[in-house]
Amino acid sequence: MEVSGDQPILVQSITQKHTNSVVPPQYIQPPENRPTNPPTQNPSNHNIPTIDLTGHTNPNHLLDDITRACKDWAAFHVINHGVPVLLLDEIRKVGSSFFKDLPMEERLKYACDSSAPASEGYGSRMLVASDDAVLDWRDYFDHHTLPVCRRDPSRWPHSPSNYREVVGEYSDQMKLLAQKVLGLISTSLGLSSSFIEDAMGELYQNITISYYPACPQPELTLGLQSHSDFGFITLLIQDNVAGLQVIKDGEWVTVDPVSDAVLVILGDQTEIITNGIYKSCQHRAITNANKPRLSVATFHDPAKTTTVTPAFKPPRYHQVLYGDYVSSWYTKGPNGKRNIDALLI
Ligand SMILES: O=C(O)CCC(=O)C(=O)O
Ligand SMILES: [Fe+2]
Repeated sequence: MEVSGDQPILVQSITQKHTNSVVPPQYIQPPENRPTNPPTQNPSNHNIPTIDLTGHTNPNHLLDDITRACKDWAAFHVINHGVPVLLLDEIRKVGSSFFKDLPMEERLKYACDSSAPASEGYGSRMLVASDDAVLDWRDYFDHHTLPVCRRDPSRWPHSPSNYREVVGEYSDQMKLLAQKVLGLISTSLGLSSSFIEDAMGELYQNITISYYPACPQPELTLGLQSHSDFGFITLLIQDNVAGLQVIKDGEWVTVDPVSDAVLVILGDQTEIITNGIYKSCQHRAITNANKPRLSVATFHDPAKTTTVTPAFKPPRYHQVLYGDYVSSWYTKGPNGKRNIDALLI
């Protein structure tokens, strides 16, 4: 297909207007970044761990499982997490309705400011650092949810009618789960259970609903390029279409969707504060030719004025002012884990 004049800004604007069998050139990844590992090829021992948060009679066994999952995978599913499973379904449902049921002109009323990084609203280029960068085959809606002074539901979709209520409730529930998981991660390292939460200070939370339209050339594209998340932890749910991959022992492994589970993804600030005992998770999303895919990622970050410092000596990372870390991340683009690697001593 020809893309001339105005570049398409949203992937949905390409897929809804055209029924072409090729993707525009800006979305074609260089050969070394193209997906090579179709979802069906996961060896059976390559399943991301699932941790039952209520299923251990001995609390030390839970901490051992957390330690192993953080060290081996930097990501793990939690079940019996305390978040009502109906709420997981509801946020998937309202998110899907925004992307699938609303006409484009309605969706565009919520367009984010594409010149400002991580601005709230409907957009497509969150991780794109420069005009000549390869584009992700993804559209998203980003919500600023915490602290509550950042929360302005009037800027969130008004349709379906329960959208704003569901996102508000989801935000509160994810905060509780993030605190629970950060407590377990702290304790698993011999720190006080509130150590990471105290170091994080006031919690900044964003919820990004990502929508990956079916792609005519999945072998050439990525839904989301390889990156690690820059905050402390991300809590992610997906629909029943596989697409998320994490790096495990140098290979991309697909995370099979588990509808009632929440996936915990360790971010760069957790790598810094744990002095690299736990690394952040390198991940990406691939596309497929048949079905659109939806995920909901909830990010938990410190204030931009917070300095994050390794909790153990000797430090293996430079301490960092979080605001500087985020600005440099958006300026350079993710390119895998290069931003955190730059802090290594
Ligand atoms: O869609 C996914 O599964 C991944 C989303 C993600 O990694 C992100 O938004 O940072
Ligand atoms: Fe991510």
